[in-house]
Amino acid sequence: MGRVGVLLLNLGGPDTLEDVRPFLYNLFSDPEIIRLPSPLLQAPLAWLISTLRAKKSQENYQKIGGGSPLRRITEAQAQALRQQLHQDGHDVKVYVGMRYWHPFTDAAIAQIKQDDIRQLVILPLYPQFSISTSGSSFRQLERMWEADPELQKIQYTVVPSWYHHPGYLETMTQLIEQTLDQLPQPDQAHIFFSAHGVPVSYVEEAGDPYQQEIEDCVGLIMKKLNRPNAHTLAYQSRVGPVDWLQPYTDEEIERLAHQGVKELAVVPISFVSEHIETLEEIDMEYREVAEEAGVETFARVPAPDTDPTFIKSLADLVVQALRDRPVFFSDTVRPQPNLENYPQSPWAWGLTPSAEVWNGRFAMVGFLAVMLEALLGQGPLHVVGLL
Ligand SMILES: C=CC1=C(C)c2cc3[nH]c(cc4nc(cc5[nH]c(cc1n2)c(C)c5CCC(=O)O)C(CCC(=O)O)=C4C)c(C)c3C=C
Ligand SMILES: [Fe+2]
Ligand SMILES: [Fe+2]
Repeated sequence: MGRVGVLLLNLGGPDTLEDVRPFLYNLFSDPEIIRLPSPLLQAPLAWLISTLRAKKSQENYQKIGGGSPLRRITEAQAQALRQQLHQDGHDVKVYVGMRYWHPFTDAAIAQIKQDDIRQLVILPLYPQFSISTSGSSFRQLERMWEADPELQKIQYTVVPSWYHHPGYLETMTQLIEQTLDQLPQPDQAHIFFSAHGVPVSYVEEAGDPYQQEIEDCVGLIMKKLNRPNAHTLAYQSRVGPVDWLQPYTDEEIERLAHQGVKELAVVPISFVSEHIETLEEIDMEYREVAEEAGVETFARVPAPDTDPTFIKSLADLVVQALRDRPVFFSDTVRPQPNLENYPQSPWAWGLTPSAEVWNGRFAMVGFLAVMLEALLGQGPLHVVGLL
């Protein structure tokens, strides 16, 4: 067996406020996040949305200390995983590849080549699979593999999702128990699972297993927890004018509060590190929603970060993947080609008259949006919810 490596995949987040706009540009340039009728529109629209969304997004990053903690936490997870694997007798190098910000996936792949890695486990730090997260990174890696004969010499395997791993379920259960046990009435608290949302079209048209995996994951955690508490699952962080998975976290919190729920323990379920959507969205925005609606105790279960039980479960996943039959990019779920995750109208592909018309319309919409935003500080993208 040659040199062995692990590539941890994650989304990435802006390290500073100056990074916010280019980070958003990278995110909205990804057709797995917003797919437009023509690839030609991707870059101009990504530029437009990132430019107009940057201010609001920067304000949110400012509230959590001026940047995302994602890089620091993911690098700490990688270091802890390396130590755990070494302790268990496995000489393995661990790399971090982010999708939209530093350290980028292509930099990690360049290092993997330089280190002459022969066997590689590709492990996304998303417990549940979505075509918008793990799937997007797998597609990016697949393109790199197709283009590079040197990479094709590496024996790789991917772990598409691992929410059912006993060590992960144990980690989540312990973290929930610790939070509940600090509350005035541990058995009365409502356990509120908040998952990152995706547009409904991902699940219903593109075949994304994300919703199913989230629901299974919540069921497995509640079974293992074996406590009498009531629980709810809702989806947070929707972006843009299309329908996202429901119920929405803010509306569900209000509904429960109006039913008389006084204690909430919120569990972020689709991500394993603290980030803007736990530290700002849940801890600040949803806390305010809850308190205004009459919730008296609002507790938040921490993300696993470098919890030792969690790191052991990652190490176990790596060892298991090295033993099992390899899983290739082509074995993972990919979006149906007709995925629509942006409002669409009748369309014909190619340099057709309809393409001309739509390019012209988008250019005009973009121009008007910028002018309105510049003049009024409020553009049409606010109205449709993209900003
Ligand atoms: C499992 C987790 C995630 C899914 C699914 C997901 C889908 C998804 N996200 C957007 C748009 C945005 N996401 C943003 C930040 C962000 N998203 C995730 C995770 C998932 N996204 C994380 C961990 C982060 C933040 C990282 C950090 O900086 O701490 C942002 C930028 C922040 C903001 O301006 O609100 C956007 C925009 C879409 C459209 C989508 C599915 C299609
Ligand atoms: Fe996101
Ligand atoms: Fe968000």
